[in-house]
Amino acid sequence: MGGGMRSKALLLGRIGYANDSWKSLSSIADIVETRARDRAEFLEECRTGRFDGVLVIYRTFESVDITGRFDEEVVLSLPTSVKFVCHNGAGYDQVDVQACSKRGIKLSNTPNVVNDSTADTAMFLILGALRRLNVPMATLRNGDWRGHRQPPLGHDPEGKTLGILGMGGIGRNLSKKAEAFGMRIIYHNRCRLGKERAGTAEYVTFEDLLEQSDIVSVNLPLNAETRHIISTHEFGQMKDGVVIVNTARGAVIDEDALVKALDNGKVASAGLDVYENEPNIHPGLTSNPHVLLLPHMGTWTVETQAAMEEKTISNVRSALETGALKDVVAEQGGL
Ligand SMILES: O=CC(=O)O
Repeated sequence: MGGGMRSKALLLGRIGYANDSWKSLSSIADIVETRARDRAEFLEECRTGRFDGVLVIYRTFESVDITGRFDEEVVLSLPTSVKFVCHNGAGYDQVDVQACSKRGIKLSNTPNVVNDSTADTAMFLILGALRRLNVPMATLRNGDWRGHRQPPLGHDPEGKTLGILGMGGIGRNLSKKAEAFGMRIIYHNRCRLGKERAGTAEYVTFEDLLEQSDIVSVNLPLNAETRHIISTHEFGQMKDGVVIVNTARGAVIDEDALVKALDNGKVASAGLDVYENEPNIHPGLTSNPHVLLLPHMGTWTVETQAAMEEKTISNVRSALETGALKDVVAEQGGL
């Protein structure tokens, strides 16, 4: 932009599916890629001026393995030309939004396109944890068919109360799916939704959700307000034998407290896709046969990965062409 200079876009991470869309950006901007293998090298690369003139950054969830958290130190190391960061992911807890805002950098994420695959994963974990399928799946693979004792009997979703904590796009998608399984849906959200968006799901207070749910599904973003929102005190308010499902971010739940609640039987079973210290998992979870565990697979489908990349690229394109993002995060005034 300006003075006939071409804009630059920096790619942090890899494009796996939307390669044509990414390449088409080269008609409106020069693409720069990082050569850094770790955070120190990335910060050094910033200092050398290699990224000077970069207007917009495309970053992947996995790029955290190179740069570390996109925190204040990283943000302050960027050249002042950077005005936009387009994060490929719905959850953007890896990025310090406040640090971005202070520097006048706008951040986008990928809402909505993740809803189906993430809600499907939650449904899979709800059914699997209710039916306690992890136990017979393990005995069968150990060459022991149903084990030396009968596997534990599971429960039907029909008639059970599902408490959805966080009624954004994923929560609402899950609500519709769970309804088809005959579940009663209650939800808690910062703001109560209108009838049109809530459907048959009933709004309840946080305390009522904890007290009434047979299954609690966590569908909240991770931020300072939601970190450890479920801990020892909250487990204490839940029904005996409650099932916990988390497809959001591990640290929304206090993982130590969850392990204790599983060990003392308060929580009958859990279905987890996310953990507090990924890729490390609390040994109290991996050793517990009543816990169904996935390694952060919520959006891991061809369709969703492609859609997330396309959405991120469309934000990069919008930044380059119009000087504004389409999917600005909530903290910066997005929806
Ligand atoms: O975890 C996946 C995402 O935030 O999109």
